[in-house]
Amino acid sequence: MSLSRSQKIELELFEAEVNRHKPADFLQFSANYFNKRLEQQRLFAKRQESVAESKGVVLFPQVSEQESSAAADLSKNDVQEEQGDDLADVTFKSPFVGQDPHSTSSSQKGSGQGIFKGGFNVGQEASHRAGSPMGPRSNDDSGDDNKNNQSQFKRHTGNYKSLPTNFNAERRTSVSAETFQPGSLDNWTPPYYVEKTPEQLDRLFKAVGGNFLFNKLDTDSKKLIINALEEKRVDKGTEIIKQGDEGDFFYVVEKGTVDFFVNHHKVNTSNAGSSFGELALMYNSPRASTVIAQTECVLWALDRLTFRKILLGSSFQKRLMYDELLKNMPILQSLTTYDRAKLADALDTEYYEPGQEIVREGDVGENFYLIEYGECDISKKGQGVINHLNAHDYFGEIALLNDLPRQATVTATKRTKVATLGKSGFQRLLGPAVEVLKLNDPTGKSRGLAAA
Ligand SMILES: Nc1ncnc2c1ncn2[C@@H]1O[C@@H]2COP(=O)(O)O[C@H]2[C@H]1O
Ligand SMILES: Nc1ncnc2c1ncn2[C@@H]1O[C@@H]2COP(=O)(O)O[C@H]2[C@H]1O
Repeated sequence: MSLSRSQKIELELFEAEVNRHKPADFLQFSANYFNKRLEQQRLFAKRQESVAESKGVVLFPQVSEQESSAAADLSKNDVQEEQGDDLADVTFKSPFVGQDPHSTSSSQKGSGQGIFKGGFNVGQEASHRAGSPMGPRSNDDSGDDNKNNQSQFKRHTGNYKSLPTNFNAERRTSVSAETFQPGSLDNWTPPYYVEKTPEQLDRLFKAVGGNFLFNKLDTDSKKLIINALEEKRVDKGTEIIKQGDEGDFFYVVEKGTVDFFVNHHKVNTSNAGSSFGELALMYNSPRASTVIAQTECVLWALDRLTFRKILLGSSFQKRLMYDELLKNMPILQSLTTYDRAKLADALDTEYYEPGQEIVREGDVGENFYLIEYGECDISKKGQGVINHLNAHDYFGEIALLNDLPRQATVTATKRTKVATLGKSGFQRLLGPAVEVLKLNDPTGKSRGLAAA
C-alpha cells in the first residue's frame, strides 16, 4: 500500500520535528508527538466546526465510510489495546462520531450536537492567539481552552501545556519534499490548523471572500485555506519579508499599507485587499523584495505548503502555464521574476491551424503575440512572404507601439499556439522589453520612439 498525500505530509512534519529536537528517546518522542498531533487535530476540528457553523459554513467534509472504518479499526486495535479501554472514552474521539467506536455518542454518552458531539465542548470560543507580531506562532492558546476541556483531556493534560501547540511554526519545507498536483486535493489537510475566533472568521471572510485569488477556488479548497490562514498584526516599520530569504508564507493584506524594496529602492506599495509573498513560494526562488509595513497592518498568512497545494494550481495557474514560454522568450530576458509573473497574469492563449490568418495587414491592432509553438509567415501586399517566425518569436508590436494599422499579414503555416497580450497590458507590463521591441522594429517606424 502506498501512503496517501496527507500521510506523507504528516511524516514530513514528523521528520522535521525529529531533526529539530534530535530526541534521545526516539520512541517516547514519537509517541508524545503523535498523541499531541492527534489531540491538536481533533480539538481544532471541533472548535472550528462549531465556529464555522455559526457562520453558516461547513468546514469539514465527511470522510468516506471505508476510511473512517479503517481509522476506527486502527484506533480500536492500537489505542485501546495499548492504553486501556477507558482511555479511549475520554480522549482522541474521532470527529466522525457516528462511525467512531471511541465516541461517547456511539456509546450513548455524548450530549453535544452535530458531527462533533461527544467528547469536546462544542461551541467554546477558541482562545485568541497572542504571539509577537512576526514571531513564531504562540503557544499561549493551550491555556484557557485546556482548562475548559480539562475533563475531556484529564488523562493527557499532564503534558498538554508543556508541549508546543504549534510545533511546526518555524518549519521550512524542503522544496523537494513538496508535492504539487493542481486540482487533486485527495484527503490532504493543511500542515497545521490555525484556530480562529468568530470575530476573526468574520473579518477573514470579508478580507479574503472578495479577493480574486480566492474567488476561483472551489468550496473544499476555500475551507482548507480558511483553516490554514493565520492572522498576523504588525507595527509600522516591521520588516515582514527580507529580500533574499527563503519563502515561508504568502500574505493577504486586510488592513494597512506595505512597501516593497528591491536592493533598498522602493519599487511598489500595496494596500488592503492586495497580497504578496507568492513569488518565492511559486518559483522556489529567494524573496524578490523586502516588504516593510508602512503603517500598522493586519495580515493573513498562508503557509508554503497550503499555498502550493491549493492556490498555486488555481489562482496562479496562468503563471505556471506561461512560465516556460516567458523564460524562453529572448525578447523578455530583461524582465524580473516579478515582471514575468505580472505579464503571465495578463496573457491569454489562442490556437491557429495552418493557413489561418492571425493578423491582417491594414487591420486595427489589438494584441501583441508570443509564439509558444508552431510557425508563421509574414507577408505584405505586393511583396509576398517577407519573413518567417518560429516558436519563441513575437509579432504584432508595430501597430501597438505606433498606433498604426497592421503593417503586414501573419499566417500560421503549422498548427500554432500563441499567447496574446492586450493593448493596455502591452503598454503597462513589458517594462524594459519595450525598448528592445522599438529597437528591433523591422520597419524602423518605432526607432524614433526608442529611448536615447
Ligand atoms: N516590484 C516588485 N518586485 C519584486 N517583488 C515585488 C514587487 N512588488 C511586490 N512584490 C512582492 O514582494 C514579495 C517579496 O517576496 P516574494 O519574492 O515571495 O514575492 C514578492 C512579491 O509578491
Ligand atoms: N518587415 C516587416 N514589416 C512589417 N511587419 C513585420 C515585418 N517583419 C515582421 N513583422 C511583424 O508583422 C506584424 C504585423 O502586425 P504589426 O504591424 O502590428 O507588427 C508586425 C511585426 O510584428
